[in-house]
Amino acid sequence: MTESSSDKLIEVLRKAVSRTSMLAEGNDPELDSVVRQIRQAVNKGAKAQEIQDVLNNAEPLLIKSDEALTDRAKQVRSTLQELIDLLERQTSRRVPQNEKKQLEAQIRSNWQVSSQWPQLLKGFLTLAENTLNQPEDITNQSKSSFLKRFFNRNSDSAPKNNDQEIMVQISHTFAGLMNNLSLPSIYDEDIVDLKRALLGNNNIQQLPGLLDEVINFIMIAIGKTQESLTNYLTQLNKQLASINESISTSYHSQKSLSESREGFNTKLQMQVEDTSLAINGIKDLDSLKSLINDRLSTISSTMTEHRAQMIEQEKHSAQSITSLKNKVTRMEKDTASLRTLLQEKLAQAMTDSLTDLPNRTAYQDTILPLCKIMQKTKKPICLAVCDIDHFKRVNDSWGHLAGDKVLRLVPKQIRSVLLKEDLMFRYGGEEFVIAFPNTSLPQAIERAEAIRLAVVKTPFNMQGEPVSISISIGIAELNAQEEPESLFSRADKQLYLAKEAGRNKVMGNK
Ligand SMILES: Nc1nc2c(ncn2[C@@H]2O[C@H](COP(=O)(O)OP(=O)(O)OP(=O)(O)O)[C@@H](O)[C@H]2O)c(=O)[nH]1
Repeated sequence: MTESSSDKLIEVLRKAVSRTSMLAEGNDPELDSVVRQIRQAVNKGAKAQEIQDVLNNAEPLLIKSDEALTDRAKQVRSTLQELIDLLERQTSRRVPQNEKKQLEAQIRSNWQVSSQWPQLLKGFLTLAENTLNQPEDITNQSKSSFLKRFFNRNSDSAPKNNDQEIMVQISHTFAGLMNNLSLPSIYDEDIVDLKRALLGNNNIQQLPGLLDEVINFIMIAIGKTQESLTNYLTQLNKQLASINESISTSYHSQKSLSESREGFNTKLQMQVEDTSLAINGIKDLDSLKSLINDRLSTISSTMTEHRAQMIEQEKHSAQSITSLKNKVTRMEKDTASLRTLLQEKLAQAMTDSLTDLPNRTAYQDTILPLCKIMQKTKKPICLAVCDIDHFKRVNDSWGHLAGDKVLRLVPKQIRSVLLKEDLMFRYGGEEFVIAFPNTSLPQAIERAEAIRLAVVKTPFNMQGEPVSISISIGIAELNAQEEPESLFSRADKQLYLAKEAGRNKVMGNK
C-alpha cells in the first residue's frame, strides 16, 4: 500500500470511529464521557496507542451498556405481554384473538430491535382500541360455553342480553369462518369489510343479510357459484314437476283402470240379468239354446274387449312406473354426486394443502367436543403448540420453496413419534398443534421431548448442504371446566417461554 492510500484509509477509519461513537452516546453518562474522549482523540489525530488506551477504557462500559439495552428490551417485551394479559383480564370485551396472536408473534420476533418498540406499542394500542370497539360481553357467562348459555336463555337472567351475546357469538363465529376461507386476493377488501361488519354487529336484524354475504363467499371458496347451485335447484325442481306429472298420470290410469273394471262388472251383471229375464219367457229348447249362444257370444266379446282394454292400460301404467323409477334413480344419482362434491369441498376446506394436515378450521371444529368429552369422562388431555425455530431464516437463506419443504418434512418427523389417537393440525405458518388425549402433563412433556429430538436429529438438506432444524414446544393440560381457548393460550405462553429459554426446548405447566 502506498503512503498516500494508507493515509486515506486512516482518515476514513477516523471518520468511521468518530461517527459510530455518536451511536453509543446517550445511553449512560459515564460512557458518554469516554465516547467524547474517543472522538476528540480521533479528531485531533492522536497516536494509535493513545486511541487504544481510550478504547480500552470504553470497552467494559460498552459491554455494560449493551447489557442494559438487553434488560430494557426484556422489560419492554414483558410489559407488552402484561399489557395484553391485562387487556384480556380487565375488559368485559372480547380481545380479537387473531390480532392478539399477530401482535404476540411480532413481539416475539422484534423485542430486541429497539427501533421497533414504538411500532409494537402502536400495535398494542390498536389491539386495545379494537378490543374496546368490540361489543360488550355482558357477564362472566361469556366465558362459559355457548351452548350452555343458549339453553339457559329462557331462564330469568337477562334474556335480552343473552340474545345479544348469542348474536355476538354467531357474528364472531362467522367472522372466524371468513378467516379460514382461501379466496382470491381480489376479495380481500370485501372480506375485511364483511368481517368488520360481523364483528361490530349486535343487531339481529342485520344478521341474515350479513350471513347471505358469508354464504356467497363460501360458495366462491368451495368453487360452486350461487348461479350453478341455483341451476341445480331449478333442474331439481323440473325433475320434481315431471315426477309429479308421472304420478298423476299413473293415478289417472289406475283410476280409469278401476273405473273400466267396474264398468265391465256392471255390464256383465246387466247382461247376465238380461239373459235370466229373457230365459223366463222362453218356451222351447231350441229358442233357449239360440238365446244362450247369442248372449254368451255377447258376454264373450265384452270380456275380450275388456281384456284388451286391461292389457293396454296395464302396459301404459307399467311404462309410466318405469319412467317414474328412472327419474327417481337419476335424481338420486344427481343428489349423490352433489353430496360427494360438497363432501370433497368440505374436506378440502378442512385440509391444509401444503402439509395435507387438518388445518385450523378442523382444529376449531375438533377441539371443543374433544375437550368436553375428556372433561366429562375425567380423563386428562394435553395440548402442545409447536413452532419451528428461526423459520424466517430458512426462508431468507434458502428461499420460500425450501421453507415449504421444511414445513412438509417437520410434521412427518413429528408424526413418526405420535400415537394413533394423537391429533396434529397445522395451526398456521410454521406452527403446529398436537392434542394428546388420555395423557397427563408429565407424559405429554416426555412425548414432546421425543418429538423435539426426532426433529432436531433429522438431517435436512438444503441445496446439498446439511441443515439442522429445531422446534420449540409449549404444553398445557386441560383443567376441569376450562375452555379450549384458555388451554391454547396457556400452551402458547409455555411456547413463548421455550423460545425465551433459547429455543429447541419443551416447556409445560399445569
Ligand atoms: N415457506 C413458507 N414460509 C412461511 C409459510 N407460512 C409462514 N411462513 C414464514 O414463517 C416465518 C415465521 O417467522 P417468525 O414468526 O418471525 O418466527 P421465526 O423466524 O420462526 O422465529 P421464532 O419463532 O422466534 O423462532 C415468516 O417469515 C413467514 O413468512 C409458508 O407456508 N411457507
